Formats: sequence, C-alpha cells, structure tokens
Amino acid sequence: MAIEISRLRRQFGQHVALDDLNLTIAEGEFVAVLGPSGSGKTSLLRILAGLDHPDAGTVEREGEDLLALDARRRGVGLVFQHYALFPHMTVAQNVAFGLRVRPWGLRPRAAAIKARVQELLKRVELDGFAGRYPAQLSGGQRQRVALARALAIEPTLLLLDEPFGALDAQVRGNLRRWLRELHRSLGITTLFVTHDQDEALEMADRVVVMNRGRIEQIGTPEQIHRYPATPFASRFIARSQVLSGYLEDKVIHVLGRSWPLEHDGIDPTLAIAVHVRPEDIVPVCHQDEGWSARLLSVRHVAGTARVALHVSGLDEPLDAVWTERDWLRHGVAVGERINVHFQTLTVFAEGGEGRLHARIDVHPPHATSPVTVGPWRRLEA
Ligand SMILES: Nc1ncnc2c1ncn2[C@@H]1O[C@H](COP(=O)(O)OP(=O)(O)OP(=O)(O)O)[C@@H](O)[C@H]1O
Repeated sequence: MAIEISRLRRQFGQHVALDDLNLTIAEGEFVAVLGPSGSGKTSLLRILAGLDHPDAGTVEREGEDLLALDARRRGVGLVFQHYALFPHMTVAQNVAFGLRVRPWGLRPRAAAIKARVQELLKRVELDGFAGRYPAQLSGGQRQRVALARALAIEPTLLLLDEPFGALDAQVRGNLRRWLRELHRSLGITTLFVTHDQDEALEMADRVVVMNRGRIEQIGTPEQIHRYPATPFASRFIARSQVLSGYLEDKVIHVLGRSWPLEHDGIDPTLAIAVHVRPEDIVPVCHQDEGWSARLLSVRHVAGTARVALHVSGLDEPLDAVWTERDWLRHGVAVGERINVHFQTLTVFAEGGEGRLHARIDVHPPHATSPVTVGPWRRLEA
C-alpha cells in the first residue's frame, strides 16, 4: 500500500536526525534509502516500524495514521543487518515467531502456521532447513530466514536495514538479484536502507539520497546517476570530484581554460562548483590536447583500469576509470605524463537565485570550444 511521509522530524538532544522529511512511496514500489553513516536512514526505518516516535510529522498508509498504531498492528516486516534470529530456536520456529506473537484474533491456528512456514521456506529456497539452528547456517542463509520471518505476517510494508551489510561481496551480489526477483513476484512495498551506491542503483525503482537528516534528491537510478541534483549527490552517487572553477563576466574558467556561458538572465557573479565524474576523465592522444596529468597509480578491477592522476593546477589527485582498451592504447607507466580530457562537467551554482545546475559537454577533445552548456536547471530548495 502507498505510504505518505510528511514533515517528519526526529531530534536527539541538539542533534537533528530527521529534518522535515517528505516522501511518498507508491504501492508495490522498491525504494532504496541511500546515505552516508549518520544521515538518518535507520532513524526513519525505526519510526516506520514503530520502534521509535517522531517529534513531529505524519505517516499515512492509504489515509490511515500509521503512527497511531502499535508496532505489532502496523503490518510491517523488518530485517536488520545483524541477524536478529533467535539462536535457541530452529529455522521453522524463527519463521513462525512473527505469527505466534500476533495479537489474539490475528493469530492463525497451529496447522495454518505450519503450512505458512513451509511455504515461506520454499519461497526463500530453504526448504529442508526447517530443523536447523541459526548457528548451522551461512550468513546468506540466515538473512533469507530473517526475510522469511519478516514475510510471515504478510506485511504490507517491508523494511530492510542494510540486510546484506555483513556478507561478503559475492553472496551479497547473489542475494541482491534474488531479492529483486522475490520483490517482483510478491510486489510488497519495500524500503531498503543502504550506504552502498551500487546496491541502491542496481536494485531500486527509486532512490532517496539522504544527507544530515534531509533528502537531497529522489529519482530513478538513471536520473540520480546522470543528473545529480546537488553537489552532495554528485559526489556521493556519481563519485564526482571537484575542479577549481569560477564564473566571471559570463565566462566560466576551469583549470586555465575558459568558455562563455549561456546565462538566461542568471546573475553572472554566482559562486560555482565544477564537478567531473571518474568516467568522464579520458586519456587523449596528442600533447596539445586537453589537460596535462601525471599517472600516480593504476589498479585493474573488473575489466577497467582505475587510475589516479595528478592534474596540473589541482592540489588533490583525481580518480579516473578507463576501459582496459584505452589503458593499453595509451601505454602510460606510473610516473609518466599523459594528457586527459574532461568530457562532461557539471556546474552547480548557488546564490540569491537559489540553487542551479548546468551540464557542460566539452567536445571535441582537442578544442576549448565549441562547448554545449546547460540548460540551467533550477533545483528544489
Ligand atoms: N537513540 C539515539 N540517541 C542519540 N542520537 C541518536 C540516536 N539514534 C540515532 N542518533 C543519531 O542520529 C543520527 C542519525 O542516525 P541513524 O542511525 O539514523 O543514521 P544512519 O544513516 O542509519 O547511519 P548508519 O549508516 O551508520 O547506520 C546520528 O548522528 C546518530 O548518532
């Protein structure tokens, strides 16, 4: 069922963990809440689950006040990062637990519970494991039991808090695909908390980017990755890096190059930040093209060359991701110089007119012009 969160606020002493949060989750949607440690993700989940109460704000499910309901009556299934299975109970007893502790009147009969447990274990591909104890399971299997237990009560909202956080990369990858499939077949409205960008972008229908208790951006993985709406989202999601740049007399200056900007009546003295993504820093063939850089290091990961570069005029090194083909073609060794080109830059501007951003497509590689600029987009406050 659709969930509508309005103006949710939670404060611990002086610290604001959730700051006026607004979010609508559509029926059956799989939404990832993505943010760094301390951004408020778990605080949000705990409130939805009924484990905590907000200082202000409302949560409605199809018009019903969710916050007024006792946790056990909310129809919410919950899975945490650290296996919250009961170690002294078998897998079957763990899965049945949520049904056994239901309020009287909602509690099914023993035979119905047994049948439901069997069905759920099949669903999470663990039939045959009913009599085992949690200690006799792998980490991935335990999380699937935790999920079966959360699903037992037939929740209308599933809350997953870093459910794969403690697992190794391969198991994690498999479980992501498996969970996505499970969601497709069950269609339960799901909120999935993670601080892992790839996990959020790979799995979710929509991603909510959180920072310091506030939502920075909500969008599809594609929108968020291609058009990060704030400097934070750009750095955190697209792993963008900041170049020195400034705007003067309708001209943007970046590392010794300058381009005229379309202004559309925008204040030409706005302070700007210029961002570049690792995949947009590409090697070029000729000495007189692009920007001069020195190769600091290279790592070969998953068919790509991850290089660190020192670009003249910048204090911090830049990370770039090249294809192995590019890497072999340019044959540069650590310590040597190579010229690079920034294919696309994102300009964020802030001033009296609010927050704005524009994309600059710089092409072809050897020219400082022409460039395609903008359009400027006004960002939501
Ligand atoms: N019970 C509490 N008492 C005091 N401060 C708290 C409490 N719970 C959370 N906080 C603070 O609120 C902020 C948000 O915490 P929260 O656990 O929601 O973050 P998170 O995004 O889930 O982080 P992580 O990814 O590390 O789990 C943090 O600064 C945290 O220290």
